Amino acid sequence: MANSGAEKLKLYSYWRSSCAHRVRIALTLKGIDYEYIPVNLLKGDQFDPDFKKINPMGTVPALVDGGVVINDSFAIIMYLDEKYPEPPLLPRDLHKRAVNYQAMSIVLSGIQPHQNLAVIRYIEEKVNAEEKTSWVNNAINKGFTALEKLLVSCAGKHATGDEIYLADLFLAPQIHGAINRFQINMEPYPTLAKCYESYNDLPVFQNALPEKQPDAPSTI
Ligand SMILES: N[C@@H](CCC(=O)N[C@@H](CS)C(=O)NCC(=O)O)C(=O)O
Repeated sequence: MANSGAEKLKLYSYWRSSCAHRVRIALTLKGIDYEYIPVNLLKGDQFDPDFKKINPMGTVPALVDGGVVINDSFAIIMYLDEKYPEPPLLPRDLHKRAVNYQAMSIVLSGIQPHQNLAVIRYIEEKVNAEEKTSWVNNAINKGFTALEKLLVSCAGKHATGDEIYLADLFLAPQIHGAINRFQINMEPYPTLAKCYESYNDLPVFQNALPEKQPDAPSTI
């Protein structure tokens, strides 16, 4: 373990959260032992005053490393990458590095905020369930179209070659949720679908899957 002997890191997570899923992959990839603390988003644990002292935004993931508290999956992942540099999450090649940032950003700000629980609940309550589905599908398909174009010429087994980098930590959870939660057809996105197949072969991705988490329901 990369952090053997030190106090265990604490990860506030929810089994189905794609944002927490990204961090779980990073922790596993870097061989970091951590304590999993479930925050049940459906029951509203994210609004609990004690949790909001940790993350005033009322979202997961949150990471506690001794006296250091970090919120937001991107900030957490970069913190982990700097504290535990092996294996690196950014390639040396500047172009590839920029592609990783771009793919990360499409998922972080172009897709996930549109499918977030608070947003889809709001649309369902104020409009209807049909509008919710079309809103989410539109955001995912728009983002996947851009990602497919971005990655088609540089993907290998994974998003920017055969190594696992930042983009993969964002893509794997996003594609998993798109398929299993939102029933998105991946046929128009062959590069993304191929990367997803490769992720599914690797224990580091398998162990971070929502259904493998301690707070996942026994039947999904
Ligand atoms: N940019 C933040 C977004 C965090 C976020 O939206 N998390 C979702 C789960 S993926 C959440 O906790 N939602 C709670 C809610 O909508 O009430 C990150 O990447 O960590």
